Amino acid sequence: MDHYINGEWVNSGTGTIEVTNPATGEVIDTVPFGGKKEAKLAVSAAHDAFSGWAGKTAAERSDCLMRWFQLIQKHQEDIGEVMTKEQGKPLREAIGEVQYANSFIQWYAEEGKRVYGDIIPASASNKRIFVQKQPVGVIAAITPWNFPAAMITRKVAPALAAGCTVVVKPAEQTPLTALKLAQLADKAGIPPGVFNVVTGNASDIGEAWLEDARVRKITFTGSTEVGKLLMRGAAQTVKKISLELGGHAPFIVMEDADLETAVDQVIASKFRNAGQTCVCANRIYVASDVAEAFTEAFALKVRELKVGNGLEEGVTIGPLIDKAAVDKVNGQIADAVKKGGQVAVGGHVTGHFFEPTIITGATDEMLCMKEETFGPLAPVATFDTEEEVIERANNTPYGLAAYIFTENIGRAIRLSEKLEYGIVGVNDGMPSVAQAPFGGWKESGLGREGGRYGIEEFLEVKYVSVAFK
Ligand SMILES: NC(=O)C1=CN([C@@H]2O[C@H](COP(=O)(O)OP(=O)(O)OC[C@H]3O[C@@H](n4cnc5c(N)ncnc54)[C@H](OP(=O)(O)O)[C@@H]3O)[C@@H](O)[C@H]2O)C=CC1
Ligand SMILES: O=C(O)CCCC(=O)O
Repeated sequence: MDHYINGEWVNSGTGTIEVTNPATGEVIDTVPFGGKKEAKLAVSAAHDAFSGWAGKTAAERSDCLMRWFQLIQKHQEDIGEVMTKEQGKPLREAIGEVQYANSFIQWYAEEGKRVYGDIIPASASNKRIFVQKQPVGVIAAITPWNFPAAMITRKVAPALAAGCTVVVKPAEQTPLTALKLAQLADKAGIPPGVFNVVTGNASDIGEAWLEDARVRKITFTGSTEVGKLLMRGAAQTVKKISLELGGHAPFIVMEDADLETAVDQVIASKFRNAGQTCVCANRIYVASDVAEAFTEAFALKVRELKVGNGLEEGVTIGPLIDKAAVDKVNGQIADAVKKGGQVAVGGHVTGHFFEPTIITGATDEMLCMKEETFGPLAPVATFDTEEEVIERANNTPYGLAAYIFTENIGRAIRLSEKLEYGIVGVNDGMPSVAQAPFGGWKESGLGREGGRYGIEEFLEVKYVSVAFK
């Protein structure tokens, strides 16, 4: 497949990237290895298309988004299959992601109609102050491989609804899902230049966009390291920036928790996408009194998970994305064992297929309790008091998602207010939805995606002070 720029499929012959299936190692397709030239071409297209798109009514933009939504809904199974082949997640989960991704398009098709301003009482009787919101301009979106569709639509849908135009660079491992979305955007009648996709050399494309003053905002999901680099680069032309970076979610089970719910939810949170999710439970803290009962029930359910090629029926955990991901999980297990942890379940790997693994006797000195794992490893530690667990949960540079399981409402409110995280799930391991403001505190990021907060990221505020006679 080729770049999608200005409503056309473009390939300037600069080499190719092979897209491989992480389950089989087979090359499934190629995409162009674009660089600065293609990146700039896409910005020119988005810049030229901006005034026409921003000048449409919100209802007209909504109609385009709704046509895109309907086409994605119709093709959800084909897109899901492409996603499973390039990313590895089980087909049912991949189709679920397409639906989740599409929910952002549907939600923002509506929300774009509610970009309201204000009238502020003036300081003189012959003056009026009107506040209005206008689209930021050309947006550059750089997205990761773990959610090849949702991380695009969560950025592109609010941007387009607000009247911005967008250039996207998907991850090199998962460009096909992005290009499939572009095909459908084209079919939906989203005008040329409004939505563009460029594949290729990440640092060259990133640099081209960072130094281009026509790009008014960078929105990124990925590693904290690259997020910091983009933040520094955005300073050159003082661009706006939104960052969704790493997480290290604590999953806290109090002694009064409903253990069955806690076990079901930790499975859903920890092993979704084989643990390659920034909101995944990364470290599990269980009250000492219920640790044995929790761990036994958890281990029983983990043994039922089926690892394999995501296209096979009944598979619940696909392969990890690449060898580096496998090595990272292996390294964390070795470190945990060296520091006294026990492998209660799993621990083996074949190729990219990593067995879901539980480590008991985890301590805060272990790497898995300090660093994002991005794999199916669940370390279980114990604690004795509320104060202790909150202190341990907050003792990290990350602040994306945290989870608390308790049947005591007062405790739930108290603890959720003390957690230094942008998202807290109370008895809920899967809190992400289109209408909620997803985002992190501390080094987990800047800005919010989703809900009415998410569209504000793509709007400039202007006030007009009118004096009259
Ligand atoms: N918050 C999250 O959801 C995610 C977190 N991560 C974390 O990051 C770790 C590493 O994953 P990885 O895929 O390497 O994440 P990266 O941050 O490297 O990749 C995310 C996106 O950024 C692009 N990118 C990489 N380098 C640059 C650059 N210099 N300028 C502009 N864009 C760039 C990538 O392009 P390309 O693919 O072409 O290199 C990709 O599109 C994971 O193990 C996990 O811990 C990873 C993905 C998502
Ligand atoms: O950044 C990620 O890992 C994707 C978040 C998935 C979600 O929206 O829950």
